[in-house]
Amino acid sequence: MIKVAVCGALGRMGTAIGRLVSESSDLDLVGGVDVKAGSFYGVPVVEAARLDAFLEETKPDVLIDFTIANASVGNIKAAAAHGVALVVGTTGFSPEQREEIRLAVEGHVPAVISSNYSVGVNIFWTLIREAARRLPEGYDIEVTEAHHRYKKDAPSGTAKTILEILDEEVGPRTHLHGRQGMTERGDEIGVHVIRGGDIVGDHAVLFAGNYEVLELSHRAYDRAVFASGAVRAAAWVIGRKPGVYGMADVLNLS
Ligand SMILES: NC(=O)C1=CN([C@@H]2O[C@H](COP(=O)(O)OP(=O)(O)OC[C@H]3O[C@@H](n4cnc5c(N)ncnc54)[C@H](O)[C@@H]3O)[C@@H](O)[C@H]2O)C=CC1
Ligand SMILES: O=C(O)C1=N[C@H](C(=O)O)C[C@H](O)C1
Repeated sequence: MIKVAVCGALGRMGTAIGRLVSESSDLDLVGGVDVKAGSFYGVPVVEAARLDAFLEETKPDVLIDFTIANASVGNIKAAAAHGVALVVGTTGFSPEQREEIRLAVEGHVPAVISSNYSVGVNIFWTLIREAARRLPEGYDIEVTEAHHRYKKDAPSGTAKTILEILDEEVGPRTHLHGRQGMTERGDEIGVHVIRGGDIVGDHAVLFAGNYEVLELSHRAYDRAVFASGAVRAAAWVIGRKPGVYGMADVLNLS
């Protein structure tokens, strides 16, 4: 049995992941960590300040982290120091935090880190790369994302990954976040963020040329798509060489 612990256990994603792990016959949910102590799916949730002692006591094989960027960096460092493999879904990291994470992980533990664990989005990213690579010059590009009212980071991690892919294929170009007033289009990529209600996660990329528009989009209807991908990654990451992996590695897409 693979021993799994969840950081952010009482959050939207932590709850969805905890349920899947507790229902799995191959995985053993050993506990959770959150800002306040509690319980989920019959196991204790300890408060964040007790993370080190929790890892020492429960000795998980893998820690799944869906928290918030400022907390996640410390959680990743703690797991790496205890030799615990990682699955990280938290988004909103600064470039400096990403580097801190890389240094904490490389040479120490295997870690799957992805801004989106859904199978559909991982295929969507490959389609965006393909379209950006094949379309001739002259197509204007706009990226749109929409999420629920409680999402803290913007643009979404998935949208940032889309921008990285576009920069690799057609750029780098300026990323222009919204437009207002007298604007003249240049070769920037427009980025548009919508927040409202309980939208689970929508992303779209528009390639607009003369007399035609190519639009690629993905819509998540339930957090189960992210949770099942994260749980799949948790089973996959055990026994891998130390280093940073993506969901494309888990899905064998690269
Ligand atoms: N990669 C992916 O596929 C997905 C990523 N996400 C990302 O996951 C993160 C969490 O999203 P939600 O679950 O919707 O947020 P949420 O706000 O519902 O849950 C986050 C939880 O983390 C807890 N937390 C904060 N600091 C902590 C610490 N130091 N230690 C342990 N727990 C701590 C909070 O109390 C909260 O319960 C966000 O960054 C979001 O963008 C969300 C969905 C899918
Ligand atoms: O916060 C969310 O909800 C989501 N966050 C991820 C992101 O920032 O891309 C993935 C998904 O879109 C849901």
